[in-house]
This record gives sequence, C-alpha cells and structure tokens, in this order.
Amino acid sequence: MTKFNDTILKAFRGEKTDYTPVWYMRQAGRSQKEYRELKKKYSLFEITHQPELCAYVTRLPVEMYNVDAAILYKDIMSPLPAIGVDVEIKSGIGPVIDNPIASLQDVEKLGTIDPESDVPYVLDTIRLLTKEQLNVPLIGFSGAPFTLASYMIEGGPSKNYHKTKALMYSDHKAWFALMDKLADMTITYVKAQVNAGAQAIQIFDSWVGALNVADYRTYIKPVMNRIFSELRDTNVPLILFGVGAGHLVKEWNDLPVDVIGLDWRMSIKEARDLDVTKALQGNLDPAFLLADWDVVEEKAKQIIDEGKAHPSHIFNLGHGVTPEISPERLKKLTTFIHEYSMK
Ligand SMILES: O=C(O)CCc1c2[nH]c(c1CC(=O)O)Cc1[nH]c(c(CC(=O)O)c1CCC(=O)O)Cc1[nH]c(c(CC(=O)O)c1CCC(=O)O)Cc1[nH]c(c(CCC(=O)O)c1CC(=O)O)C2
Repeated sequence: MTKFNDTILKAFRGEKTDYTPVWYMRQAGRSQKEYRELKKKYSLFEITHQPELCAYVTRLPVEMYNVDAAILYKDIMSPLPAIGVDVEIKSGIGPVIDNPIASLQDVEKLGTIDPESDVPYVLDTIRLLTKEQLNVPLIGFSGAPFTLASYMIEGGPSKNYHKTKALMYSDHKAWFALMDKLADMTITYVKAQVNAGAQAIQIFDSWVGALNVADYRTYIKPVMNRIFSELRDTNVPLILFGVGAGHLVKEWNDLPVDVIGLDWRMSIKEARDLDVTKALQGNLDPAFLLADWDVVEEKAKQIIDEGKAHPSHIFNLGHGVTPEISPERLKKLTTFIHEYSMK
C-alpha cells in the first residue's frame, strides 16, 4: 500500500496544504458502471450489510478518481431501523417510512441505537477499509436531526416539509423530544464510527435550509450545539453540510464544527465576506459537470482561487454526484484541481 495521504485532514483542521484536497459527495456508486452492475443484483441495504462488498463500493471512486478521501457507502437512513423506524428505499421514490411520527407517543416509542449489535456491518466495513485497504482518510457520516425528522414525519421525501414544520410549531414537547432522541442516536452512532476508524465526520443537515434564521435558532441550533460539543471529544474533524442554507452559515460558524460545507448558491468569497472563519468545503454545482469542459475549468478555477484566499479549502461539489455525470469527468476534474491548485 502506498504512503497514507493525510492532506485533507490538515485542510479540515484549518491548516495550509500544498494543494487543494478534494472529495465528492455521493462519489461512491451513482454513475460508475461497476456499481451499476452490482445494483442490478443488490439493493443499497444489501450492499451495506456485506462489509467486503460495501468496502469495494466505497473504494471505487478513490481508485478511479484519485480523490483525497473516501466516504463510507451507506445512506442517512441506515441507522433508523435500529431505533424502530420501518424504512425502505424504493427505486424511483427514495426512502419510504411506513410508521411516520405524528405525536409525542410516537416519539416515545423510538428506541436507542447500540452500534455494535445493531449496525455491526457498518463498523466492520470501516475497520476493513481503514486498517487494510485505504491510503486516504475515511469520512464517516450521519444525518442531522432536522433532516432525519423530515423523512420520519413526512413518511418520505418532501418538497415543502409542511407536516414537519406543523409538528415543530405546534407540539414543542414532541418536537424537542424527537430532536433529543435523534441527537442521542447521532452521537452514539458517530462515536462508534470513529472508534472503528473513521478519520473525519460529516453531518448532513441537507434540508435544514428550509427554516429561517429565527426558527433555526429556536428549534435546531441548541441540539446541533449539543451534538457537536459531545463529538468534539472524538478529536476528529467535524463537517456540517446543508443545501440552500446560505442564510444559516453565520449560525453554523458559532457551532463547534471545523468545516462548513456550502452548496453552490453561495460562493466561497460570499461566505468569507460574511466573516465565516471555519474551513470551507465546496461548491461546484454538479450541473456544471454536464457542460463543456472549458466551462467546468473556468468555474473550478474561480472556486479554487477563492478558496486559496484563506488557509483552508476542501474542493467538493455543491451537492451529490448525479447518476448522469460521467466518471471520466470526475477523474479529469480531480486531476485539474490538484494540478491547478499547486501552482
Ligand atoms: O438520492 C437518491 O439517490 C434518491 C433516493 C434517496 C436515497 N436516500 C436519500 C434519497 C433522497 C430522497 O429521496 O429524498 C436521502 C439522502 N441520502 C443522503 C442524503 C444526504 C445528502 O446527500 O445531502 C440524503 C438527503 C438529501 C439528498 O437526498 O441528497 C446521503 C447518502 N445517500 C447515499 C450515500 C452514499 C453514496 O452515494 O455513496 C450518501 C452519503 C454519502 C455521500 O455523500 O457520499 C447513497 C444512496 N441513497 C439512496 C440511493 C439510491 C438507492 C436505490 O435506488 O436503490 C443511494 C445510492 C445511489 O445513489 O446509487 C436512496
């Protein structure tokens, strides 16, 4: 195995690096033909329950694109069955939950997670990857309470989160009990991933941008503060990411996180102009990867240049790789980022 490359860990910690490190959200799976072949035989949950296979899927993009980190192949829904949520991933729909949360009684029925007995395959995959297979860091992850709750209350993906917000606004007891249960689950689950070997953690609060700043402060910030404060003890870098959450970055900058992940709606410079001091991760709109190469290069240069104005930037997309993006494009982009940022 070649020498371990810890460049991205330095960038996560806010240190200057020789080049801009890069990884892509949803880099595993999606457009790779090796993965698509596997998906004809196995569902996401079937892959994640088999550590050798799951490690293979996690490694594929590292080997194919030469990215600076791996992210464990699994879904933000993966820990939910352990606490009593009947979740299924339906093709063409996404996660579907048969027993949605509607009241405090529903919240009280939720259990707790014991990672070693509930998700041993997740921990075994991490051990396999970090002890034997990878020469770059492995990022573990969890969904955040608001984003997980949105699926648990709506019963599946949503456009407007009306049921979620209705519960949040009208039943404070149920809402805060749910946030606490999901925070406990997240903390225990993430700590287990770190103990198994994960070297950084991303918390996906993908849909929290649906809230305004005042509601974020009232209903979400305290629980996120608790999660990150408790996770600080793990000593691994902590990344927080959300979609359409530019209006929340000042709030995020107050939290004990190391890195803020931006989607493409707010530039790196705009975030810096708001006095965001944390390391920044992002933020090429994945749609660029379907455009002509010179357009991609132009935009990537701008992002790298803006990132370099401050010690630490980690290149990423503004959200996940989509299935139609070609692996060759991602490989070319990675090489370009590495070479251009070294100049
Ligand atoms: O996004 C999709 O693929 C559509 C369905 C969907 C899933 N989870 C979901 C959604 C969105 C929604 O419906 O609200 C719900 C979901 N999963 C996830 C997030 C966080 C985020 O991306 O902002 C979210 C919420 C936000 C979002 O949809 O992007 C995280 C996730 N899913 C997944 C991964 C792992 C990976 O892609 O390597 C990861 C995270 C790690 C990473 O960024 O790499 C994997 C995943 N989830 C899912 C699938 C489809 C499985 C199948 O069809 O059998 C797949 C695999 C694939 O894309 O080929 C199901």
